[in-house]
Amino acid sequence: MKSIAVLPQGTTSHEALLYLMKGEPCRPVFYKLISDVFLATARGETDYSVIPVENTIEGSVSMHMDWLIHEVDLPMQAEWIYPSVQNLIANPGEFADGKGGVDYSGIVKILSHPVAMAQCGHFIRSHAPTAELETVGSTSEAVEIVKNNPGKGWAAIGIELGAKTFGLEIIASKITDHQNNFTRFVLAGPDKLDIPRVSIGSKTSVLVTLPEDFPGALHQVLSAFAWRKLNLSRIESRPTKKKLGTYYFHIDVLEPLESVLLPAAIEEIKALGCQVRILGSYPTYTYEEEKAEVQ
Ligand SMILES: O=C(O)C(=O)C[C@]1(C(=O)O)C=C[C@@H](O)C=C1
Repeated sequence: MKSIAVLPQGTTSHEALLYLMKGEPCRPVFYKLISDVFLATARGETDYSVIPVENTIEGSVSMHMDWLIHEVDLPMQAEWIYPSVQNLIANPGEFADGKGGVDYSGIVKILSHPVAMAQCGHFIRSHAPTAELETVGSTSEAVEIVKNNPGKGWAAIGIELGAKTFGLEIIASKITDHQNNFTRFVLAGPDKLDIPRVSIGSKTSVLVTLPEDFPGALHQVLSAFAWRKLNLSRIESRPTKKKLGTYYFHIDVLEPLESVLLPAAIEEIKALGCQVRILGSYPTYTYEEEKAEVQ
């Protein structure tokens, strides 16, 4: 059975993994921090890692993509999106106003993952503007800390599965600023994995480093894709971290690497003097409304 490193039980990452695998047996191995999730597979402790790479409202994209580029060599094997529905979670009854409602003025501190916290900015400003905000490694870590500190006026932002995992209460549900809040996840690891879902297409993620002092280099790189009618879904520049002002271009092409035209485009880009690294060529999956089965 394949082992998959993921953030702790009750996180969005955990629920997203359960959704992707659709009840197919796999062994989730929980790690407290996303850096430990990456390292687990890089060190061979697990077969795959679940990495959140982009969010509709507040992307964790840069830091996590930088890890895939600079810190570990783990090919991307699948990509899928999953909704992030955040709630305000507390110890049962702690903020009850005695009339069946919630007394938000009693909230002294709100804990969550920084991305989840940022997704709920409007709610926090309007309901608990004076609360101290503390960021932790994941939404479920926030829920666990709140559980262990009853009576102090602390609340967590997390998903329903997080509240259930620790037996806490949702005191305000669906508090994200925008209801269409999705996170894009990547499964990274050395080998391909059979996924029990129907993919909606394929992507190849390519990292291109331009030669220095070559006017129009980016234009020529993009032309190599354009005249072959290769569809791009992302182009993003990231610092090489080697020299100030030098960048990689992270380009996602909506085509598998084994297609006829993509290898030719890559050869053309190399012939321009660019360095090309393939971060992965993988199936992509969309979200279909259904609840992940919790194992
Ligand atoms: O803390 C969690 O629940 C996570 O799965 C992490 C994470 C992220 O890193 O972006 C994933 C999705 C949520 O939107 C918020 C946080």
